[in-house]
Amino acid sequence: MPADVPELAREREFLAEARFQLGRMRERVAALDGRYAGDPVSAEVLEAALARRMEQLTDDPEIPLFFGRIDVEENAETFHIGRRHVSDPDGEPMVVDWRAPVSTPFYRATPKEPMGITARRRYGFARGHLTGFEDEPLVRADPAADGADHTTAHSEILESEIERPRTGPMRDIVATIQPEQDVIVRMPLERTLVVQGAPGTGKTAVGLHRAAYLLYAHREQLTRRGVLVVGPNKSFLRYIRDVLPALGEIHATQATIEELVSTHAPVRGTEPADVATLKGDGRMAAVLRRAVWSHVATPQETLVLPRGSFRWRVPAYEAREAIEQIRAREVRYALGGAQLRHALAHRVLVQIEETGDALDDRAWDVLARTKPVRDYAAAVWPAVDPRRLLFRLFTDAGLLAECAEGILSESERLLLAWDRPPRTAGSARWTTADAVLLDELADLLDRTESLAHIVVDEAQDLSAMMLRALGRRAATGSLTVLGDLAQATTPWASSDWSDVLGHLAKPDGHVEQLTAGFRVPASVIDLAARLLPSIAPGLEPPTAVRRARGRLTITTAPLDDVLVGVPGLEGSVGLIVPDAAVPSVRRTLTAVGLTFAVVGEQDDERSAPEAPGPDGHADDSSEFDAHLDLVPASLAKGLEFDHVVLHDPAGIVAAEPSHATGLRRLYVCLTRAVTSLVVRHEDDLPAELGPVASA
Ligand SMILES: Nc1ncnc2c1ncn2[C@@H]1O[C@H](COP(=O)(O)OP(=O)(O)OP(=O)(O)O)[C@@H](O)[C@H]1O
Repeated sequence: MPADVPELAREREFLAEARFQLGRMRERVAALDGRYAGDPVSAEVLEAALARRMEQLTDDPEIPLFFGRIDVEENAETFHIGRRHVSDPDGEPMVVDWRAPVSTPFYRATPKEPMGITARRRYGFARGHLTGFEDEPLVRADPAADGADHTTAHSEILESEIERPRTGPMRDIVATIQPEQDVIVRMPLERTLVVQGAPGTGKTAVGLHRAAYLLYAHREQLTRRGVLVVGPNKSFLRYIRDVLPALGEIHATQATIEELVSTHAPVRGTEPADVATLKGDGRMAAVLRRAVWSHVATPQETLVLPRGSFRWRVPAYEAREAIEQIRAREVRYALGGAQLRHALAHRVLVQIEETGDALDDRAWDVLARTKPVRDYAAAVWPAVDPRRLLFRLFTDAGLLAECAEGILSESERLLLAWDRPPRTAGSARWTTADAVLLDELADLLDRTESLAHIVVDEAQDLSAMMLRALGRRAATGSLTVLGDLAQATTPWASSDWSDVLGHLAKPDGHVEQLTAGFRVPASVIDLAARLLPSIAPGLEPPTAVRRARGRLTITTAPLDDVLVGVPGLEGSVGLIVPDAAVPSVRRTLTAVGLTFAVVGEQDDERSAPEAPGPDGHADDSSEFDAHLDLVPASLAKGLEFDHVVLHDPAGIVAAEPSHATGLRRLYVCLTRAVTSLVVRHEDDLPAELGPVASA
C-alpha cells in the first residue's frame, strides 16, 4: 500500500465527514413523525418506513462506510463506494451504494475494458479505522496490443480479505466481489439462473448479494411480493443469516424446504431412502393430479331447486356439459367447484328470466349458495382434503392403482403403501416427502401464492417434487438456483441442471459457472478432486485463488493426539465426524477438556426443551461463535472453517444409503477447510482417494 500520508489524511477526513453526514441524515429521519399522516393506516405504513430507514442509516463504527473509489474519466469525478448511500446537505452523493449502476465499474472494469474509469482505489480498514489504500490505474499500457489481459491487477487488500481468518458466521463479500460474480449478482430480475460451482467458489455469497441487489433495484415490487432464501437446514440458515442484514436488507425470509411445506402437516416421520426417492419423483405429480380430479363424478340426476311456488330443474346432461366446460378451462380444483355452483345457478337464472323476472348478479350469487345447488355440486364435485386423500392413496391399493395406472409400476405402488397404516389421516406420522406431496395437492386445489424471487442454495439435493414446490412459489417471479452436482448427497438428487429447470417450470433459465475457489487451498483441492471422476465425471475442481497451498495431514494417530493442537489454532476449527460418532467424540472432547459447540444442537434443544443440557463443556453460545465446532457430517454442507479435522472418512461414506452418495458426502466434508485439513482415520481410506501416505 502506498505511504501517501497527505492523501491518507484527506481520505480519513472524508470518512469522518461522511460519518457526520450519515448522522445528520439519521437525525432528519428521526425528526419525521408518522403520526402526522392523514389516516391511521397511512400513519402505520409511514412509521414502518421510517423505522426501516432509521435502521438503514445506523452507523456501525466497526463497518467501513466505504471500501472503494472510482475515478470517472469523463468529468474527473470520483465516487466512493460503500454499503449505503450517503449524501451531503445539498443532496450530492458522498458515498454511493455498491448496487447503484454507477458502482458497476468498481467491480468489473479491467485495463482492457476500463468502462469509463481511469482508476480504482481499494481501502484497507482495521476495526472501522482507515489504515491505507491501494490504487489501480485502469489505463491500457498499449491500446493496440491485442489479446490484452482481461484480469485486474494484483491487489494486496483483496488478497488479505480472501486470506482473512474465518470467525463467526458467514460475512458479506461486498468489497471484493469478483467480475464474474458481479455479472451474476446484477443479472436482470426476470432471469432464472442456475449457478453451478465447485466448493468455495462463492455461490452462497453470490446468491445472497444478488438478493440484496434485486431488493435495491426493484425495491417496491420485491418488498411487496417477497423474497425467500431457501437453505438445506436450520444451522446453515443460522450460518448465513447475518449477511443480508449487514447489506442493509432485512426484508428477505429464510426457510428450509421442510419449513415451507410443513404448514400442511407437521413432519414427524422418517422412511427408507427408496420410498422417499419415489415420493420425490416427478411422476408423482401426475398421480396426484389424477387422484384429485378422480373425485369429479358424472352427474346422473336432475338438480331440483324449489323457489317460491316453483321448482326449477337443471337436467343431468346440462350439469355434465357445465363440468366439461370447467375442466377444459384447467382451473384449480377448488375454483372449479365454485364455478360449477355458479354454472348450475346460471342455468336456473336463465329459466327464471325467461318467465319475465329480471334478476341481477346478486341474485345469481344467492342462487349459487342455496342448499340444493351446494349439495348437488358437492356430490359431483366434492371438497378434497389433501391429508385425507394422501392417506387414502397410501392405504387403498385400488385407488392408488387407478391413479397410478401407466405411471408407476406395481412394485412402485407396493413401495408407496404404508407397511403399518395409521388409523386416521390425523394420526399419520408424515415425512418430509409426504409434506411435499401435500403441498402439491394443496396447489392442485388452490393456486399457491407466488413470490417475486427465490434464492435456493444446495439445490442439487432437491427432489423433482421439492423443486416443483419451489417453482410454484416463483410462478410469476424468478429464481437464483445455487448448487454443485458433485456435492449431491440425497438419493433423489438431480444429475442435470436442465432437469432442475424443467421441474421448476423455468425451462428458459440458464446456467452460469463459477470456477475460482476462494475457500479451499490447493493441497486440499488436489486430494478432494481425486473423487471427482467417480462422483461427477465431467466436473472440474475449483482453481484455488488462495495464495497458500494450505496444510494437509493424513494420519492414523489417536483422536486425542490430533486434538492437542486445536486450542492454539487461529480462526475457527471444525471437527467433522460421522453423525453416529457425535456422542462418542463429544465424550472425547469433554475428556480432553476442550470447549466446543455442536452444530445442529440448537435445533434439537428447541424441539426437545426438556432434554438434558450438554455435558458441561459444550459452549452455550451460537454454534458459529465457538472456536471449535463438532460437526455431524450431514450438516457440514455449505459451512467452512479455517481448520478442519475430518474424523473417520470411511465411516462418513458408509453412513450414506449408497457408496456414490457416500463419496459425495466425503467430498463435501473434505472441502470445508480454508487453511488446514487433518484427515484422521483408522479404517482404510476409500479406494477412490487413491494412494496416500498417512503420517
Ligand atoms: N469475491 C470474494 N471475495 C472474498 N471472499 C470470497 C469471494 N467470493 C467468495 N468468497 C469467500 O469464499 C468462501 C466460500 O464462499 P461460499 O460459501 O459462498 O461458496 P460456495 O460456492 O457456496 O461453497 P459450497 O459449495 O461449499 O457451499 C466464503 O468465505 C466467501 O466469503
